[in-house]
Amino acid sequence: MTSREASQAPLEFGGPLGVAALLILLPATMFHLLLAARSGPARLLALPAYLPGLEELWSPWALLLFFIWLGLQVALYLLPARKVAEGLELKDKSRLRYPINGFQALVLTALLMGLGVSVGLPLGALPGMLLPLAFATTLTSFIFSLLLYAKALVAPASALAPGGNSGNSMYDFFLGRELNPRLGSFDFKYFCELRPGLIGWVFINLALLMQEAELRGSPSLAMWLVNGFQLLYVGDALWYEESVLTTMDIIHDGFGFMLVFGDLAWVPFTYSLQAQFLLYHPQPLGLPMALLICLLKAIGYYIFRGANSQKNTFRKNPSDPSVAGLETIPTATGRRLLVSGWWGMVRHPNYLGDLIMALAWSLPCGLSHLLPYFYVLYFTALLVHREARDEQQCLQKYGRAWQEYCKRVPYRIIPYVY
Ligand SMILES: NC(=O)C1=CN([C@@H]2O[C@H](COP(=O)(O)OP(=O)(O)OC[C@H]3O[C@@H](n4cnc5c(N)ncnc54)[C@H](OP(=O)(O)O)[C@@H]3O)[C@@H](O)[C@H]2O)C=CC1
Ligand SMILES: CC(C)=CCC[C@@H](C)[C@H]1CC=C2C3=C(CC[C@@]21C)[C@@]1(C)CC[C@H](O)C(C)(C)[C@@H]1CC3
Repeated sequence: MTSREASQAPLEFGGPLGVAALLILLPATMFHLLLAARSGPARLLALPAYLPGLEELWSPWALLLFFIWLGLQVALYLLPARKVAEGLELKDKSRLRYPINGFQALVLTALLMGLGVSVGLPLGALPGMLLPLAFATTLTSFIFSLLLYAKALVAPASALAPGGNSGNSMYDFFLGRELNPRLGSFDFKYFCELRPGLIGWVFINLALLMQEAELRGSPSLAMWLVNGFQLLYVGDALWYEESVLTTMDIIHDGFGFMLVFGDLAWVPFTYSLQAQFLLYHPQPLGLPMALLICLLKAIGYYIFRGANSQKNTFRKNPSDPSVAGLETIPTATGRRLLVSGWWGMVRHPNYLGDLIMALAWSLPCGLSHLLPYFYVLYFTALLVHREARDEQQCLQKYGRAWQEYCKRVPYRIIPYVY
């Protein structure tokens, strides 16, 4: 295939029609959730009581704030890193290098915010700006994805992603044509996946907590739990930043609207839904229930971290003492597949842990509304779909060895259920 020929990869997400629908549905869902969280009935499955006018959505100050935030995160990304990691081997046999300083960026952002708040930065005013901020971010995501699409037109064939080069412009715009678009050594996809949106999510949550304290005298136990759980998730992602280099997003998916919008807009504005809901709909939560929810979160995290670390250690160094004793299946590629330990329990133990944690994030919001459970529902759908995409890719990569693995480990995500 030359760089200008369309790839033969099967179309995903329902092809051009499916992605056309998603281009509208994803931003529409995000705005629906933002509006529903602040509305009295807070209904997930009802049309919004009103549609906001352009004057409520568009604010040059929100755009400016978003760019200041992006600028800060770019500056922190460019600071000297404690380590520079190499990614997996690319089609042209080269490996890209990535700075590992995400956790440092989180800590420095927290210090700067703390300093800002101590000199009067009104962080508690952020919840009132979520709508125009989400609008500015969505607009930027569309423009940025167009620029990435244009950049990919002059990229060499070896730089293109397997999936986003169908020849249909809308489909390729959505999936992303180039695998690792870079400006010099600045990697757009790696930066966006872990920095502005993920760190932004934590500070939106914190702003909601501060606003609740202002309104009600102190933050509620439910708000503390949601903030603590999600901070742990983001802190973990940045502490183990290197392991993102082996995720499907980095090694397989191009950088197009799906990931640009997902990273910059969807993550901060929809993943903070529980905290948004709690600000407008305070929920009573007793200590025994809070402890049970913490236990659920701890179980989820134990599985998620255990499974991800086991696979990452095994991929980096199969003779590491912590994984050397595990049973494996050899494959024709020379790589082996784990069939005992976490990866012998189900084929995607990390998804199981992630889903349990998702439930623990929503339970502090009580059972009176479906809205705060949106994340659990969306995430189940995303992981089931992702699991099917990954299995397809593994079958292609490993052939009979993967079939053997599926026979030995028959359940995908939940033991004896699915
Ligand atoms: N919060 C969120 O919104 C989201 C979170 N996530 C989380 O991100 C994390 C990464 O997910 P994702 O990138 O989808 O996939 P995984 O980290 O599960 O990686 C899948 C890859 O692991 C390797 N693998 C699979 N089975 C085995 C085995 N038995 N032994 C050794 N290697 C194996 C294969 O790659 P190879 O053999 O080439 O190494 C496979 O392609 C997960 O924890 C997931 O829950 C994901 C999406 C969204
Ligand atoms: C609906 C929509 C716009 C879909 C795009 C999906 C993205 C939101 C997600 C795809 C994979 C992701 C990952 C994380 C966040 C969500 C997205 C970008 C992640 C960074 C969250 C933290 C985890 O620890 C992680 C590093 C494993 C994870 C990687 C995948």
